[in-house]
Amino acid sequence: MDIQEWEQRHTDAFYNVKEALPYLEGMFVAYNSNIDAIKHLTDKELSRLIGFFKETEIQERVETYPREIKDPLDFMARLLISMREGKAAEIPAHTSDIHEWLKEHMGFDYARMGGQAGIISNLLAYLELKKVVAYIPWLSEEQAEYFVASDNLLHPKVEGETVTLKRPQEAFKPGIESKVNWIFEYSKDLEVTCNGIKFKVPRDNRLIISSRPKWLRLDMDREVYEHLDSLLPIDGAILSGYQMIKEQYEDGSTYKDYVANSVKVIEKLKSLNPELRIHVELTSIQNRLIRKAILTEIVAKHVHSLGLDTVEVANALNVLGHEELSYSVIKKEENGIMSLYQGAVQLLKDLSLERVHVHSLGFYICILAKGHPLTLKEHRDSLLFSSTLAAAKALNGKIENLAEAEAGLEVPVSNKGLEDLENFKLYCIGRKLCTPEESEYGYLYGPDHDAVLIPSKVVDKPKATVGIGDAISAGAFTAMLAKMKQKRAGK
Ligand SMILES: Nc1ncnc2c1ncn2[C@@H]1O[C@H](COP(=O)(O)OP(=O)(O)O)[C@@H](O)[C@H]1O
Ligand SMILES: O=P(O)(O)OC[C@H]1O[C@](O)(CO)[C@@H](O)[C@@H]1O
Ligand SMILES: [Mg+2]
Repeated sequence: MDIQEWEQRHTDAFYNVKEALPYLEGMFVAYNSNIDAIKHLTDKELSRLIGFFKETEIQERVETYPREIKDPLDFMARLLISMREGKAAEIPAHTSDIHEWLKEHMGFDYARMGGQAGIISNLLAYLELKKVVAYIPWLSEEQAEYFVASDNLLHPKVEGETVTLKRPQEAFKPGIESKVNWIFEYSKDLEVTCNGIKFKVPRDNRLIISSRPKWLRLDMDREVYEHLDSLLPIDGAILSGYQMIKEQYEDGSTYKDYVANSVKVIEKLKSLNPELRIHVELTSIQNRLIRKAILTEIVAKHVHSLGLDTVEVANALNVLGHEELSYSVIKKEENGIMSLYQGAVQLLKDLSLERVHVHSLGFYICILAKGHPLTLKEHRDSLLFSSTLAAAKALNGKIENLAEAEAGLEVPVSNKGLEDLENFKLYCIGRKLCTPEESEYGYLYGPDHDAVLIPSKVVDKPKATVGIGDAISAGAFTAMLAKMKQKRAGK
């Protein structure tokens, strides 16, 4: 596959998706947004952080592999674990203690919109869609300021028994606290020394401390649920934030209640528009019971499309009982394109989905159930469009209009990504998933699924990495829906 061909395909795809976007009437995006307090760690700051602790105690805590942040040592341990492998991680904190400690001992560089739903709502509004309806159950006055102030970005406002759509800045819930996450971004080659152990960070990545205060509930206000028709017309829904669900709550309710409510919302959305397509965007979910419940009770059988990164594919396979496959994905990770492909096919089948879109650094894999109304070329255009969005976001740290999105076309397609696909080609031809020429297009035809694989654009020195996966998944899903609407309009 020649890289110039893929550059041209990116360009053609950008313009024909841009033409299709106005066919969309509306997109619904829920649940999680927060304020991201971003700290880019330098070696000086890291050693200052380590200096607050006994290094032997840090090492001991590393070995316990804390799955939530109960005290500063848990935070320090998970930061070192994340840096050592250069692997992104998101760890919940159920009290504000760590927030206070970090404010006092570290501070942050700048604050930005965070949370899949928050990031995605803003992105879609900037892409000049007709209407984006965001729904954040915990929309505080401060949080509302992080949403784009534009006529095409709305939020349900409950007034007595009625619900109207207003700008988020006029729809917040007075008096509630903001959810603030801390993001520690670190750079490749940063040297780390602790308790006599020395290592170099292998890759740019980040650790997210996800604040999960006691009052937080992943649930829809009763009035909004009862007036869900006030969101119409919408063509698609992008849902995320289920990782907020806890096993037990102080009032005796359990995760089962919130899973059941989440399914009710999805089923009601589908009853309002039978053509509606629903996408769930995953993130790292430390609690395995919750991870499994989200996949088997909410995603499976209720949702059409799933977006996730390579680590999340491995973690999903693990709780679904495919330990072997999960390990082969995580072990080779970015290079294990064959395992990633097989893993994504397994998720499509286990969760009865129409579509599984995996994003990895340098290539994307999209598995499709047979009979989808779009051709593989149309799906490929949607993926290529999202690759340009990702490039723009990584290059400039933001996308605030379609022209800024178009800037992503200047970023080169990843040679490494193309190489990975080349290596995978032999497997595909050998398994008769495609002919040599079909492999040039990136199309695969399985016995019970099809697939599209593309090399994606990668920025050498990204300005920001948080939220690029959200942009990839939301961009591709939205582009796909737009093309479906355009096709239905006979254009
Ligand atoms: N420098 C970069 N250039 C282009 N794409 C990138 C770059 N860094 C990361 N990405 C893309 O962003 C994705 C990260 O997605 P994910 O891990 O889901 O993060 P998040 O959920 O924070 O958006 C990677 O899989 C890759 O496709
Ligand atoms: O799980 P939470 O607390 O909603 O946090 C999600 C985190 O993931 C991101 O949305 C990136 O995908 C961050 O902006 C945010 O801090
Ligand atoms: Mg992600």
